[in-house]
Amino acid sequence: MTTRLSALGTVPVVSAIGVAVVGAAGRMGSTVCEAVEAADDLELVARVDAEDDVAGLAAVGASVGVDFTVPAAVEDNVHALLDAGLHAVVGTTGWTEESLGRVRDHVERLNAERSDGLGVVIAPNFALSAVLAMRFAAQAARYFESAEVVELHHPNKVDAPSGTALATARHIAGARRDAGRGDVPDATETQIDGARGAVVDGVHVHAVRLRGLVAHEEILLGNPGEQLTIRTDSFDRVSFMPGVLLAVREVARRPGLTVGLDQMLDL
Ligand SMILES: NC(=O)C1=CN([C@@H]2O[C@H](COP(=O)(O)OP(=O)(O)OC[C@H]3O[C@@H](n4cnc5c(N)ncnc54)[C@H](O)[C@@H]3O)[C@@H](O)[C@H]2O)C=CC1
Ligand SMILES: O=C(O)C1=N[C@H](C(=O)O)C[C@H](O)C1
Repeated sequence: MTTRLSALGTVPVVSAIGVAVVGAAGRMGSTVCEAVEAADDLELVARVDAEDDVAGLAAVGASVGVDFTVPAAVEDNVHALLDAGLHAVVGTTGWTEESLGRVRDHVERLNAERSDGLGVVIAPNFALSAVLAMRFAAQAARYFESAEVVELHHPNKVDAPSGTALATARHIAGARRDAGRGDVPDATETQIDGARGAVVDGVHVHAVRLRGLVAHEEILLGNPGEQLTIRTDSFDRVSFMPGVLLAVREVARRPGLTVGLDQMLDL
């Protein structure tokens, strides 16, 4: 923080957080650039895309790197952002327990030698409706015999199932395990591979790709004679922006690795 003199005396001037967007030419990256430019307390200092180097980002005033790229590139990008001395906010999908573990180790190793710790926030979904849907699904899962997840996205999405659906299924599976629930009932013998979707920790996950969609998910929970449907719809990528900006503003206050926007909300 710097200070300046004014007619009222010395007042603190909070300098804007310098943000570099990695994947800036993409659907999400370009939306993040617009959101950062519209925020008074943030400054967009770099737009980075494939083939650009992140090593010099601190020198141009970046303290936070935001990554919306591709699953094949994201882990390397995060390690490179950390090596460049930046906090990282990451929405790109494709994470495994192993790749998360490598990032956790890396940031903790760097922080052991720094007075101000670096933070990494990785969230499969920054939209409030999706974060709440995941939370409600985990809360409800223990009470239902059956649970399935259907994710529906635009046909340009490169990965399936979505990172959100994977996280949702894992939360549901964890809640079922904690409640001592066994396998979901399913007597079906499939005639064609894939007919029952992918199975994630025992939970069936189905992926729809349809022109006109953005990002949607339905969680179906069934009992004899009743069904609970939890649905989240992102009709526009602006839905992700409040969550992304919250993480950009908070990441420096959270040294180490944070997984999930729910960790940053008072839910
Ligand atoms: N966490 C969340 O809330 C959300 C996550 N996503 C995820 O974000 C990712 C990006 O999605 P979209 O923007 O729709 O994809 P996109 O394909 O429109 O954009 C990806 C961008 O990354 C660039 N890129 C590729 N490799 C790169 C590299 N090594 N370094 C820098 N840039 C590179 C591409 O040139 C492109 O401009 C996906 O994994 C998607 O699932 C998408 C929406 C919301
Ligand atoms: O690719 C997308 O569009 C989205 N990706 C994320 C995911 O895979 O969960 C988040 C959201 O569903 C949009």
